[in-house]
Amino acid sequence: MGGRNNKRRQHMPLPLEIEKITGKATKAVYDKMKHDQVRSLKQKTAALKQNSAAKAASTGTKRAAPAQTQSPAGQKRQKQQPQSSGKDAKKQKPAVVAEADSDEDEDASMVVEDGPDGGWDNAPLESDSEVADSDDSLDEFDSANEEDDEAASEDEGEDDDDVVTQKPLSLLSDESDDEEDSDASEADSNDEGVESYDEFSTDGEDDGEEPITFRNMEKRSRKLDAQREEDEEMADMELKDQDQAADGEREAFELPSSEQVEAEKEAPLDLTQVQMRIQEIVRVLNNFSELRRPQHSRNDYMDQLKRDMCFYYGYNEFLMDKLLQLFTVSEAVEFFEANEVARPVTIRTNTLKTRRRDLAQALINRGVNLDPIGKWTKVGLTIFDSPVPVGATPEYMAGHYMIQAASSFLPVMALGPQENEKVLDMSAAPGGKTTYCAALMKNTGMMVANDANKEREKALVANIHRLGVSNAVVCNYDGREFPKVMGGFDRVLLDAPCSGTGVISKDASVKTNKGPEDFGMLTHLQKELILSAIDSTNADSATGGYIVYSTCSVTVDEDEAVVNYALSKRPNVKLVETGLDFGRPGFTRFRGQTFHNSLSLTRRFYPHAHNMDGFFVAKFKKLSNKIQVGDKQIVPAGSGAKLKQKKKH
Ligand SMILES: C[S@@+](CC[C@H](N)C(=O)[O-])C[C@H]1O[C@@H](n2cnc3c(N)ncnc32)[C@H](O)[C@@H]1O
Repeated sequence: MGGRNNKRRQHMPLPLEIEKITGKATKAVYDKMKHDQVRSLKQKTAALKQNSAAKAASTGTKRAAPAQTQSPAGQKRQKQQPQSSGKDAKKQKPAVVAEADSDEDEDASMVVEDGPDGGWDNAPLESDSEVADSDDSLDEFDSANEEDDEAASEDEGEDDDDVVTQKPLSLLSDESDDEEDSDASEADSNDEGVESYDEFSTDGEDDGEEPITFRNMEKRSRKLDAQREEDEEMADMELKDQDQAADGEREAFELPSSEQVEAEKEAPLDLTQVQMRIQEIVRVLNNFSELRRPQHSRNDYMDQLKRDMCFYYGYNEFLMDKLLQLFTVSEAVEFFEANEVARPVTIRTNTLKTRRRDLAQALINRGVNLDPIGKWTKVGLTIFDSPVPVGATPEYMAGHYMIQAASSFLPVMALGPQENEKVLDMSAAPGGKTTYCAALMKNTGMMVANDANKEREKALVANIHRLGVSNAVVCNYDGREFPKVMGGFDRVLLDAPCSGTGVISKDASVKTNKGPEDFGMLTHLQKELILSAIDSTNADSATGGYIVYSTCSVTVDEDEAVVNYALSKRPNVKLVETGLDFGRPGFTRFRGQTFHNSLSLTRRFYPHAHNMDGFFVAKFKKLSNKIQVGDKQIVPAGSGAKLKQKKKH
């Protein structure tokens, strides 16, 4: 049920918000997926109607507990796979990547075991060579997705002839890799000899229109958009009607009695019943005044919802509580559902060695099915499927790319390291962000890559070598000691050790492996590290003076609360825009806590909303190397100012 099994799962259909940040090719494919999604929604509603009577009767029915070997989340996951076939199915299939775990490493959650120092370092870690060797996942995938495979192999048959000449939609026609808006016009000048793009030509065949070419793509895309909007409107109306009709027909939903709750502890309901009850409770909570039973408070419904979600999705109560607080109940369900589905496999072009379009062409020549991640990055590619493990291609071995989660690009983009700067990555292993920084710095200046965990540093060093980074110094300190070791950095990245609640789809153990004490220790460490990062930065840097704090966790304790703490302890920094033009603003208020207003400048990313791992990014500007404490000015160790003072003496 951990990250490895996720390799088999299909991609989640994208919510509309994501379409804004994905390329056109991807969008058209997802149009179809959206269509499927609406259809499946309708089916679900119909099923709900059919089952409502049976369900009401069965709420108290005792059923055997699900077998231990197949967890509720695991069973449910199989049911949740989007249904589609043919070329769409091919696009949706997760890439066959033996190295998906190396991606996991990159932002892996740190398991608490040995206390504050060694505690966060136990996430599974594979060296490059292990990654390259493990190429058996293709078989694994084949047996798991027979239907899709048939469709895919048909497609592959069709594609075989084209493999070398087939162009990625918005890459090869795009000289500068920048404006996808210009795709159509550029394509016009580049499409000689390109008959059609296979992914789209089926549409043409299906509806009797001519196949899609680079020339007519824009027009066809607009037509699809209009059709999709119309379909969605109709589906929405139908759903509303069905809901209303169902509400009228349905017996009012009854919460189980306390006796039934006790009985269910011994003999839990089956998963379908629990899922139905979750849907019912969400429906009641969303229309509370009309659908509630007068004897029950909102808390009664919430308590049952938590119990059911813990059981159904496999979380401990502590974490379920924390995560539920972040969302409305409907959105919480979306979040938990998204955690059951693998994120798309993404890679980052190593611009020290190649360009994205060259890399894309090389991989396409190997039969890899890919697209740009979205407009927001010029170096990222999404891999839909691949006949070879993406961690074992010659291009991978030669360091032309890093397998890296899309979310993990974001803190580096926010940090914006410049050529000839002195940059610190305080928690760097296994090096996804360090190597990205080095690429942006074009191997100039100095990139200090630190991590407290020696084992993880092996992968850091291996990646630095593979990607041809030559400006890096690797060191092995506890980040909290860092300003005393070396300071005066132009920019510092603290990609902090965290609980990993943003990467549950990669590491399901996060659902149960932490309690209140672990969170207490973790947030304490994060607070100490963030002060260290600030103190290691030189406010007088001619080009920088910036600190980025990021986590792959979505809990407010590890994100806004840590940043707010830093603002209170270090009045010599302020939050600034991250420069990331998507993501949700950080909380300024949360369950009775009030944070500094500028916390709205921080950015939150969610699996269900952005189709990437859950992530948090905050960017500080250091204004002064001195801190005013009462009527005294203090210069914390590590800033450039202190070094200068020493030199003068
Ligand atoms: C989220 S991971 C970093 C991922 C990395 N930035 C990347 O992009 O590949 C957090 C890292 O913090 C390290 N760490 C834990 N405690 C630390 C400490 N006290 N000082 C420095 N690093 C620490 C862990 O070993 C782990 O590698």
